[in-house]
Amino acid sequence: MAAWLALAIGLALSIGLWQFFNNHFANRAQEQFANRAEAARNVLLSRMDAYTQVLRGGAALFAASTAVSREEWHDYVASLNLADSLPGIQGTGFAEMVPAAQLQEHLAAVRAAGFPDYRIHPPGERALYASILYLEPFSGRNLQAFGYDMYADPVRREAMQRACDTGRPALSGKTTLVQETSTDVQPGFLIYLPVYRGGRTPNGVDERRAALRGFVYSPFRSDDMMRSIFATDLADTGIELFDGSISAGNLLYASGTPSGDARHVVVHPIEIAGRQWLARFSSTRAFETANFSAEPDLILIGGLALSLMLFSVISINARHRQRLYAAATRLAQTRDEFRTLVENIPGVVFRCEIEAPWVVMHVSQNIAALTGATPDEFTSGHASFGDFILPEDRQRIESAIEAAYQQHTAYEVEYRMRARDGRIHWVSERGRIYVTEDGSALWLDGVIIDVTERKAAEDAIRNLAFVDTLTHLPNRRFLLDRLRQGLAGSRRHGRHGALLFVDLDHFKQVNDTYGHEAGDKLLCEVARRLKQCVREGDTVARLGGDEFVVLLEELGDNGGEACEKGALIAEKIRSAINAPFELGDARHTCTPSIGVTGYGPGDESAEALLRRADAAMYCAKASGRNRCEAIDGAEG
Ligand SMILES: Nc1nc2c(ncn2[C@@H]2O[C@H](COP(=O)(O)OP(=O)(O)OP(=O)(O)O)[C@@H](O)[C@H]2O)c(=O)[nH]1
Repeated sequence: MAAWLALAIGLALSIGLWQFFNNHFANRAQEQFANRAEAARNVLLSRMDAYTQVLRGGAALFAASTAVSREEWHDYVASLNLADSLPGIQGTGFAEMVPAAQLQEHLAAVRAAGFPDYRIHPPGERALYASILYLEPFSGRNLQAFGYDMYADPVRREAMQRACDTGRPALSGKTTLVQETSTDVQPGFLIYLPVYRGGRTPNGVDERRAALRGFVYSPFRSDDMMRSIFATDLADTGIELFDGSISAGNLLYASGTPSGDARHVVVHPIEIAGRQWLARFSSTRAFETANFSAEPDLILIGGLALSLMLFSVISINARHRQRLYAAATRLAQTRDEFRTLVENIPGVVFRCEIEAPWVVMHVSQNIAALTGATPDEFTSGHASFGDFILPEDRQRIESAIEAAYQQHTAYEVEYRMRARDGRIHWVSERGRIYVTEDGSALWLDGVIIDVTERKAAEDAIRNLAFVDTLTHLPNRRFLLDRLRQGLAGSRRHGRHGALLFVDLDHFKQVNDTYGHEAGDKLLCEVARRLKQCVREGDTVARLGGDEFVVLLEELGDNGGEACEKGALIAEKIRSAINAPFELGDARHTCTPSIGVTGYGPGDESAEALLRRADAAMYCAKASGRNRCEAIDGAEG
């Protein structure tokens, strides 16, 4: 669109400039041509004026003397050297007015003056003759004019009468001079200046006609005269002169065959001696070529070329932008798809620095659920993974990453994160270090998965194996494990402890009387009271049914002391259990039988120790129940 607009503007500008400069140069050429035509017109006018001045001189000659002889006229004209100073003039002559009554006298006088064959022509009787008497140079074709009665020709007579009446030079219409031969016939014209008797110009028309003596005049062959004026100056300009209006019949002179398609044409009216010519100047090919300027065409071609170049550049640029836009769109789609994929993964996808505190470069949305911090907080540097990892787990993570770096493998590590709300999440992180070709480790890419539930499940399973599900006390397996540890510890530091075997008396009756649930409740309460009776580090376990075992560690330096202290704690337990139990609406009083045995570095087997305590408990049962019986352990 922009390219087409630029092309349209470029073309419009180019054509506009082309037209502007075309007009400019055309106007300039037209102006030059008009100046040239004006100059030519002035040359013609001044030349005609010069011819007229010659006639005025002739008229003055006649005014100065009563009779001007042929020789005097010859001398006058010869002295002007017209052939050189004013070329183009056919001759300079004098025509005398001869009334019919004086014709014979006139003929006789001229014939007597050396021209016996003199006669006035054309023949015929007329009232008034204007016979050419003198004509210089009196030679050549001019001789044909000698005796010619110019009054016989209406064209000439009109000019002569006008000259007579006005007393001023008068130009004749187009005519054919009597000097013409059969070849090179040219249009001609004449200029007359009246000569009055008395030497001066009378005031009125009648007086002028009455005083008219004759005319000094000059005949002109148009072509000869105009060529002498314009041949050199207007070589590249066509000129046509018309006597009056423009028409073929009025054509006085044409410098060449006029071309109808001249670019410049100027028409000037020219007023000469009381008659109007029209001069039509036409530019020739030579003038038009000389004044032709290629600049507008060059501007047009240059403008068109520039416009097309601009069009091409903008088009290419637009296509390039379209491709870029399409690529950017595809990239955005791919990025969105990738982001959706990452965000859809049930875990946290991340990229972070390889060293603590693991500043984050990218992290998916799910990190908020683990930490309470948004991805932006991480990527802006306001939070890092290190802020949330429990300090005691950090070393483990660093070791895993270091090992993976050394072995060029992925790493996997589980650790805990504390969220901002205080909740602890167990997470499993799998990652890989991005290493450049030159071995530089740049960042970590990995996934963090919340495994808190799995961890809890694992703990539950582990507890199932070691914990009594009713009372949540350690079970037999756990107890035996602790017993072994206790025996090992005893062997290490030589301290003695005691083991209490507690069995409730007639517990079956509780179930039978109050129901099994009440029995469970009583068992839980017994567990609670047992724990209250011992130290934090002692172990209270339930072996099953109504049988409980209490492991008391580090009671003394010998078996007797330990057994004694164990018996004291057993009594404390018996009293605690003797306290009534609230079983729903009922109150029940329960008694235990407790066997006590000491142990020390000499005891090898946990099972044997347990059997000994059991045996002590049976002694208590056998002795009447609700009592404690002790069996000393092995001394060692
Ligand atoms: N409510 C409840 N009863 C249990 C549970 N485990 C075992 N028992 C019952 O506890 C009773 C234990 O009875 P015994 O120790 O054999 O006999 P006793 O009634 O206590 O009599 P003496 O031990 O001889 O005083 C049995 O009736 C069992 O069914 C339990 O988890 N909950």
